[in-house]
Amino acid sequence: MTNIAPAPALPGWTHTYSGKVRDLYVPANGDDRFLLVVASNRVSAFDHVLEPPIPGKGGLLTELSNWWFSRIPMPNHLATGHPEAPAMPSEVADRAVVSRRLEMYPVECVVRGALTGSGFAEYQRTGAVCGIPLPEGIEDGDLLDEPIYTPAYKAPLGEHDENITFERSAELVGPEVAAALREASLRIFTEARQLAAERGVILADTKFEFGRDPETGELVLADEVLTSDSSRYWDASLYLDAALDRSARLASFDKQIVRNWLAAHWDRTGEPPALPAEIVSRTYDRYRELFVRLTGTEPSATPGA
Ligand SMILES: C[C@H](c1ccccc1)n1cc(-c2ncnc(N)c2C#N)cn1
Repeated sequence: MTNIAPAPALPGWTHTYSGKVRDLYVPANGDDRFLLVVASNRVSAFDHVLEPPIPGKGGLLTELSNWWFSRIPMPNHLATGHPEAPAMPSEVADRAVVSRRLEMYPVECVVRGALTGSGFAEYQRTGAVCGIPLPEGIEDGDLLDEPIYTPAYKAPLGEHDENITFERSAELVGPEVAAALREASLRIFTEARQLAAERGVILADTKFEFGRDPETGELVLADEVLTSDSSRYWDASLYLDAALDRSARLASFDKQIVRNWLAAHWDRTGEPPALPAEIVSRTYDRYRELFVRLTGTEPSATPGA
């Protein structure tokens, strides 16, 4: 994988881990009740972190996740307003959240309202996804009659997650928590999909992460929610236009521009080529278009920020 630029040093915080596109910090004073999750402007595709970063991406996705958190009626990990939460470093204030540190469940709570990606691949192999049998004849990108909960085991950091059955998730976290994760994931997805549909956007699938609050024991929604990094969003009018080919119909509001350009300019060997400036700006525009369609407002952070 491309060498990731080192996460910035932030006063009062100690960098502890970097994912492909986000960086995790803990309080420098050893307080283990909080975390700082910083969204970089990095973009990844085909398991590579690409160059250059997309200016404004981290801030826009952080704002979109926070917009969704404020509309989801369940406890979340944001420490906004917590009297003892460490200060937000000004250097990353527009693209980071101070969160309550949770005991994270090792389950990626994936909900699919359409079948594509790894779910469609598993369906093609077995006729089912995560042990859920599906009707014959489903094609890539088809909407399902009902959303399905298709959990994955959160592999050790940096490895691929593995689709599991609900029963396996119950072995991992216990039957009560497994049922609560499924119920919460399906409920949030159903409500979010409806809101998106009213704005002409299809929420095809998404991934939630939950944890347990060590002080209260309550189930808490964590990580990022319903961003175009954790979800697939399609334009409903394009999707329903039968005259278009599949890739145009499933034009997602995220990295499809990047994926299409890489598919045409990289043979998948060695490091991927740097993205041209036009691809960078068009990719930001797609992230911004989704943000405006869903929220009805312009993102606060601007690419030049
Ligand atoms: C996947 C994500 C991650 C973030 C940034 C960089 C790489 C991965 N992550 C989130 C936690 C986490 N752990 C405890 N409490 C929390 N409230 C959270 C959250 N959110 C651990 N990892």
